[in-house]
Order: sequence, then structure tokens, then C-alpha cells
Amino acid sequence: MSKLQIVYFFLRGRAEAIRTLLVEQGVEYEETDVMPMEKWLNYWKPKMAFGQCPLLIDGDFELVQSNAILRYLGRKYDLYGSSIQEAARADMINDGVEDLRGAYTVLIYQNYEDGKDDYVKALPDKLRPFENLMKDTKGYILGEKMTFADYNLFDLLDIHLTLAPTCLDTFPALKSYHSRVLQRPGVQKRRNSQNFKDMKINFNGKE
Ligand SMILES: N[C@@H](CCC(=O)N[C@@H](CSC(=S)NCCc1ccccc1)C(=O)NCC(=O)O)C(=O)O
Repeated sequence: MSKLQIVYFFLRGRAEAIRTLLVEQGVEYEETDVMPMEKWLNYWKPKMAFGQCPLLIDGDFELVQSNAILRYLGRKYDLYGSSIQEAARADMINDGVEDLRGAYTVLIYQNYEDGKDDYVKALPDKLRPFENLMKDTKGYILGEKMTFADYNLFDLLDIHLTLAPTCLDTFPALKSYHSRVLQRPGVQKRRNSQNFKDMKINFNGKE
């Protein structure tokens, strides 16, 4: 049985939630760096359905779109709740994560110097919905068991704590949630790995 393979840039970016899920679930995987840029542009990019990575290779099955990859792994490793309503709640929150991740990506790659102050000022209004959604849970998005969406929400909060270290200070549920996920043994295993420590968050080094 060949190992799962992640094809992406050597950075956290849109693959970190995937890596953390796999490490914590005890699933071994190999990582393929798409660089140098010539290799990305001439070899890997043309292979990608939408011209972008990450790509997950699972035997003869290949999947792009980071959220589709997370949902696939959620189904594969029983990280998608126990009912259609629970699955839908995980989907809803993951879609909310994607909305904020998209805004973060625009800031980082298109408007960092001029846009950071306004982004950080507006951040509480973007985080409050997550605080309201998480304040009554028993630990994670669906209660006591992690879901694929928890790995994405955790990564989203984590990269925002780098951007704005006090951004969770007025959101106690999110602050305790972030710490709770961070302290999970599998998450610690990922975070303490040299591979994680060597990776920037974003391609341009801005964070
Ligand atoms: N909806 C997709 C988006 C994937 C995506 O944006 N991938 C980026 C990498 S992830 C990311 S946050 N990209 C933003 C900026 C960036 C550009 C180039 C290299 C690395 C990062 C990519 O493949 N860029 C290279 C290219 O388009 O030729 C998903 O969720 O997987």
C-alpha cells in the first residue's frame, strides 16, 4: 500500500491543515515540493486540474482543492460527524474558514503593507461569528471528537495569531479552542517536527 502523497510548495499555506490532520491521525505521507519555479510552471502546474496545488495522491486517486482534500480525508478517517446535520455543521464552519482564509490571502499577497492595519482593525468582526459558533461546543466543532474542519479552523486561528497576536484576547472560546487543539499530542507532534519549523506560512514570507 503506497503512502499518501502531498504535492505542494514547501510552506504551510493551504496544506498545513491537511498535514496536521494526517500526522494526528497517524497516517504516514510523503511530501513533494513543486519547486523550483520552472518545475512548477512546466511540469506540475499543467498536471493540476485548476493549475494550482495542493494535490493529494492516494494510490491511483488524485485530488486537488484543499477543502475537497480535507473533506475526502474527513470521510476516509471518520472525521465528518455522525449525521448529515453534524456533517453540514462542519461544512458550514469550514466554508466560513475558507471565506476568511481568502481575505487573508489577498492581504498577504496583494495588499500587506497598505492593508494590514485596516485588516487587523476589521478582524474582530470576522472572528466573532466563529466565537458565537464555538462558545457552546464541548471542545471541538462537533463536541468531543475532532473533524476535518477543526484542523482548518485551528490553522486559520494560528496564522491570524501570527499576524495579530492579541486577536483572540476578546474571544475566550476561540482562545481556549486554539490552545486545546494546539495541546493535542498529534498536533504537538506536527508542530515540533523540523519540517514544520522549517516552513514559512506564506510563499512571500509575509505573515
Ligand atoms: N482553491 C484552491 C486554491 C489553491 C491555490 O491558491 N494554490 C496556490 C498555492 S497556495 C496559495 S495561498 N497561493 C497564493 C499565493 C502563491 C502563489 C504562488 C506560489 C505560492 C503561493 C498555487 O498553486 N499557486 C501557484 C499558481 O497559481 O501557479 C485550494 O484551496 O486548493
